[in-house]
Amino acid sequence: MRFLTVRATEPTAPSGVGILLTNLGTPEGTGYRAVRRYLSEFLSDRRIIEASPALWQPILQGPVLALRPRRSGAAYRRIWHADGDESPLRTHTRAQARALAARFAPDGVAVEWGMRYGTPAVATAIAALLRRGCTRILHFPLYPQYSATTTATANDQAFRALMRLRNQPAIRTVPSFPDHPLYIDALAGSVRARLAALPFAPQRIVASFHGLPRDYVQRGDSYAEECTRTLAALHRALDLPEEMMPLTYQSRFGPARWLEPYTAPLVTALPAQGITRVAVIMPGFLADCIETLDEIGHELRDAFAAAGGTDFALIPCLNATDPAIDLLETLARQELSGWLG
Ligand SMILES: C=CC1=C(C)c2cc3[nH]c(cc4nc(cc5[nH]c(cc1n2)c(C)c5CCC(=O)O)C(CCC(=O)O)=C4C)c(C)c3C=C
Ligand SMILES: [Fe+2]
Ligand SMILES: [Fe+2]
Repeated sequence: MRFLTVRATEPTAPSGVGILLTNLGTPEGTGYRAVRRYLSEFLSDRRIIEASPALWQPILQGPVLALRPRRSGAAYRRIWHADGDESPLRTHTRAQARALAARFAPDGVAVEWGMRYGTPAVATAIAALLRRGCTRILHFPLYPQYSATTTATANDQAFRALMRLRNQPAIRTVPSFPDHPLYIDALAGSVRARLAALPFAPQRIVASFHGLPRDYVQRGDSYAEECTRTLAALHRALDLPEEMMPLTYQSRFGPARWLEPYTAPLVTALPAQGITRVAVIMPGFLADCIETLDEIGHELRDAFAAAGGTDFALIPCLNATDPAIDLLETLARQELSGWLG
């Protein structure tokens, strides 16, 4: 059958409105096969790797997927949630969706969550909303800063699912929110509370964002500009000079130049300048994941100590804390204007 018909067989959304939270995705397990399957889907996305598939696929299916799943699998094993046997990104995304669902239950709005790569697939989550009786869907990519490699590909995947439907719901998408006051307040509140609880006073609070190939930004991706806006707003909210909270980019992949300065070289050079106590905040991630917990929480922590650093603190992401859910609820209600009440 060319087009699917999904009927409202389990009507639990009296308003007819549904919210779909979409995150990046994560492997189902930490073994070679599960990580390979995840990375193969992720790194085959043409929004992620813009090179021609004729050139890229032999490299991906050859050396990259022969080696990377072992290295990444070992990193996932270091952060894996034993209770639930799952990746932290999955645990936090589900918790955010459940908390948001509780906020919207009185409005008769259904909330589901999906992953751009892996499961639950965006198409499965949309089908669940349709079965629950939704005829209008608000698609909410969980990225504070826009990038074609994250926000746009998440939206693409939702539209791709709609392309298969005989009866399409109406759809709206939530824009990025790099300097929304509630987002900045939530980050500032979390930094203040975590710093107050530390047994040492950091000499620097390094802000580390996920990186992006530099040429994607040169071709017009607004990601770097949005990261700069987030950090400028955070400097103002915390009344900190720029040099006290520098902007850096982590998670470089492949040989090309990515956005700079890179986090690890900047942080490991600090002890030689007499800066041996640091905290790291990661305002490009709404939920803790391999990039925050392992790349920063393990690899960077160890590298900083090896370079002579004495104290290192990782400030957790907002995850499913009340300020994070307040933010998601406010953004969703703003975009639902005219659809509710
Ligand atoms: C060319 C490769 C990549 C681009 C471009 C990229 C952009 C990008 N990614 C995030 C957020 C996350 N990335 C995560 C993991 C991750 N990212 C890449 C590569 C690119 N990301 C890889 C290969 C991986 C997998 C882990 C590894 O093998 O190193 C994650 C965490 C996933 C998890 O399971 O925990 C997040 C979140 C952003 C915001 C972004 C562009 C701005
Ligand atoms: Fe990434
Ligand atoms: Fe990484």
